Amino acid sequence: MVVVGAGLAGLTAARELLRAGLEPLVLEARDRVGGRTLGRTADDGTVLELGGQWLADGNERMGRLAREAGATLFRNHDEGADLLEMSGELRHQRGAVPPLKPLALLDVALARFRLDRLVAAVPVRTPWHAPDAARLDDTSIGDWLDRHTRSREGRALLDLAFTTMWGAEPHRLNLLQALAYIGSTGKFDNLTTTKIQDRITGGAAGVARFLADGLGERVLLEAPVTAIRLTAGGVEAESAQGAVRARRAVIAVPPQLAADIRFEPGLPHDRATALRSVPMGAVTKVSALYDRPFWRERGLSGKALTGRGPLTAVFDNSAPGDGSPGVLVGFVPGTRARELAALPEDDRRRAVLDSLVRLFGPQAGTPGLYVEKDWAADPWSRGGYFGLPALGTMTGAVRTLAEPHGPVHWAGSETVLKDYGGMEGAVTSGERAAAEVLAAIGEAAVQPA
Ligand SMILES: Cc1cc2nc3c(=O)[nH]c(=O)nc-3n(C[C@H](O)[C@H](O)[C@H](O)COP(=O)(O)OP(=O)(O)OC[C@H]3O[C@@H](n4cnc5c(N)ncnc54)[C@H](O)[C@@H]3O)c2cc1C
Repeated sequence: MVVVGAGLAGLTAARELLRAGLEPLVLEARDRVGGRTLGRTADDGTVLELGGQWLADGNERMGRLAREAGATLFRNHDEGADLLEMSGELRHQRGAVPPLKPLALLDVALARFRLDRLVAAVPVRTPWHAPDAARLDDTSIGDWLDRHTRSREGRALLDLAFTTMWGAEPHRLNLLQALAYIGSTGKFDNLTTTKIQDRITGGAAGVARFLADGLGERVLLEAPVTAIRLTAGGVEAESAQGAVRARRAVIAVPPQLAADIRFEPGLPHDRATALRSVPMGAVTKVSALYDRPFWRERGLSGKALTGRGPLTAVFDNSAPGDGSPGVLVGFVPGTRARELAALPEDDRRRAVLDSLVRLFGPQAGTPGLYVEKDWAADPWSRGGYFGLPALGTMTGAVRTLAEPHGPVHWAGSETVLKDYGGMEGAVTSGERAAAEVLAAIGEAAVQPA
């Protein structure tokens, strides 16, 4: 069996195949495993998370894997006041109610209520069965907000929230996808609470390394797959390290990257269209390391949302316990990420640290270590956090993303709807693809010769 991609999805699929007594070989383009999970270890041993990090309430598969890997889960730090920088003011938020002007507050509350009502009518795993699915699919979140918000400030806050959580501006976001995504966590408010609940000691990439260790030499690095040929005996995968023949293949790379793999014969029209219909969002994730979480001393949680940019959201990402050393993690999503990327390195750093200083004071301007990761510039992800189905594609081609194509199976966090685009979804997809392979092989075995 050949598995393309050593992210959580591919590694999980390979592990399941190995457990079932098969011999998987994972071909990975990069010189490391983990894909969109990535940590950078500072000199003092602190792991700075640069990719996927939070587990949501109910992400049991990832929780189990993390524990198997010897890690533990800990709650995200959120004691103290949150900050909201809006309309040129820095406001403090204690509790769940955002510090907005009354009209804006009402606007946001109504929009959330209406969204949750729509969410309740969308089946998470089969959103195309929702009443009015085609219309929702053709509508962007931006269009919906245009119709359902009245106040400038309320709209600005919702724009910020969507852009930060999806990695693209609302006019690019498919409403049907967004409703299923919100439904996966229960309701809109959970996106900023139970969706970002737990972290993994040592960093999420440790889980990928643990899975890869269990596979040993069955993971081949620096082996980008350029072609998949369907042969009489199954498949042939061509990579920079030569051709590999196998009975079946699991492609566990984001759709946008899978679209660049040459299929011989070519993929059916729908499938090829599906792969091209899910371009990645854009995000730059930054981490700043300080000797201690000084913002906590001022009663701040470290959580902030800012409309001024380039950062839109910041969180306390310190280690558990007293939080020393202190870490602030920030996100620059969508167009802001592209604009930031156009600047020279020093200017990028200054722009981000200026945001942190505005929010948390001068101490934030001199971190001991500052790191940034522009996911859109990474050729083996081409963006983040996940793929964003284009308008009108969820009820059409994108529906078929997880369907096998002969001996080729598909995994990756974009091939599931429950926990779409997240680490849990990646693991679920790997398990599903492995189960499909096993079922197909079992069927083949009982067929008459
Ligand atoms: C900044 C950021 C923050 C995030 N935060 C969270 C979070 O807090 N919680 C959460 O649950 N999720 C989060 N995510 C999303 C989560 O990280 C991903 O959904 C998940 O890791 C995807 O796993 P995957 O295996 O499906 O894909 P990937 O991790 O993308 O793995 C695909 C692998 O395939 C390889 N590859 C690509 N093309 C080829 C090729 N042609 N040949 C061979 N190999 C190839 C890639 O190098 C990669 O290793 C975040 C993502 C980003 C970028």
